[in-house]
Amino acid sequence: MAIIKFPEHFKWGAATAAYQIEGAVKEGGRGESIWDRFSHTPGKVINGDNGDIACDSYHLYREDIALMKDLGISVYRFSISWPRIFPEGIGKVNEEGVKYYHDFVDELLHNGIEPMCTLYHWDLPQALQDKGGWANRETIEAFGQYASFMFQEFKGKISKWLTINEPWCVSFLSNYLGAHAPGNKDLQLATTISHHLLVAHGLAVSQFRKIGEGEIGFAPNLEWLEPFSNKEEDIQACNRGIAWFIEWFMDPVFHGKYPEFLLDWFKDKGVTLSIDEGDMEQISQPIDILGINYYTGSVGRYKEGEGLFDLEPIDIGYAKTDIGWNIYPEGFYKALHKLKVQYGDIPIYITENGACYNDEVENGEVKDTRRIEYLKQHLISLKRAIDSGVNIQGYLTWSLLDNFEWAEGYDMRFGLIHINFKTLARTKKDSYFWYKQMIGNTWFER
Ligand SMILES: CCOCCOc1ccc(-c2cn(C[C@@H]3NC[C@@H](O)[C@H]3O)nn2)cc1
Repeated sequence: MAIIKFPEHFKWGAATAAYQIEGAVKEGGRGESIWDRFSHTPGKVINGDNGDIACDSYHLYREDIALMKDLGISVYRFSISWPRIFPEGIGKVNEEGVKYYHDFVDELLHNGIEPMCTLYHWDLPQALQDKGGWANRETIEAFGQYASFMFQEFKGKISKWLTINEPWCVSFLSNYLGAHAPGNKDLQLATTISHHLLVAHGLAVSQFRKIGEGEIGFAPNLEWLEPFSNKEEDIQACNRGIAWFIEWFMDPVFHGKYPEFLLDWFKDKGVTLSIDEGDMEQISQPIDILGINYYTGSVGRYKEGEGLFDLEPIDIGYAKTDIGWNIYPEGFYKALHKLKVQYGDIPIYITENGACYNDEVENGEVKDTRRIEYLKQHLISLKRAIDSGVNIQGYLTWSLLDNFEWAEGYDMRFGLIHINFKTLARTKKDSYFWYKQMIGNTWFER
């Protein structure tokens, strides 16, 4: 048997997000978010599920933190519900919301768990959406005000910040593919939004440099694409598909410019970017940490006219998780290696990696052996990336809890802890016990 051992000071954690776990959507002075509106729109979310109650972590966070302490994680990634702080997105602060997050963060710190805070994890205040949302440059300023408030308010308590979670999902999945809130299907709109998100990220970083303490970054998601053959057309098609997730967002932040070949590709689709003076300088201010979210990869080949990039993902028979995503740990290593080659030694935290398996409680147990296998396979790839020189500082699995998986609702379960969404009972899965032992040992047996 092989022993897969991680560095002694490697940080182990878990991740969640406000709209997916909190519930209490009309409590504590919280304003409406675009996900309240979207999830209550018939046909948008499977089973008509919504985040009204979710895991009720708004009320049960002390129980959740006790579970985190038992699990042995040293860092917990959560997100702030922007409309809990600014119910209208800007202007009047909701003091109840501020107090809630102080109580929450204090409980984390009291239990020796480091908070990693995501400022924007998709729950835009609806009041801002009503004025155009991320398509309106005023939202950039609103995000800057929100971020500045949070940096000042939580100085000395939170020292790891992420500005935007998965800007590809916020822009293209939500405004071109239409799968997430607000559900637009407009490539020009989505591309404009992707730029505004990056400008907003840069504004928050510039404010952080004046006000904040600690480290700041953002958390792009990426899906790997393996060429079906070594035909140049297949390789180039997959490069385009990968660049949509990686270069489109990482090049502006790390190199101060968009990838020319994608700009040209979008131009041929009639899509242009309106870049204001100073935007690229703002976007490309140095960041301290990089969050990376990885779940899956696919095999792709060139097919003229297919999708946005003449790229056809093909199913060659890889095993899949219960949400239908390929299990492709090699893509994890390849993506991380690509990041080192193209963007250098920025300290990386894996801010999301995990599997959807919908095992239920039987006799008080959840025997999610498939999740343990997924974690092992991906941690093996992660260790390969670390040993090949990628500067990875920590791994936070998605997710601590089963939760509201966006348009997939509650059927799709990613947690180490099972949630009974009727009783809100928490049940530790077998993967919880495996992760706990692995954290304690800093190694696992293969
Ligand atoms: C119309 C076509 O639509 C196809 C669906 O296309 C996607 C792509 C990607 C995702 C996706 C979901 N997640 C997990 C989340 N990451 C953040 C955290 O909140 C997790 O819940 N990552 N990527 C969903 C859907």
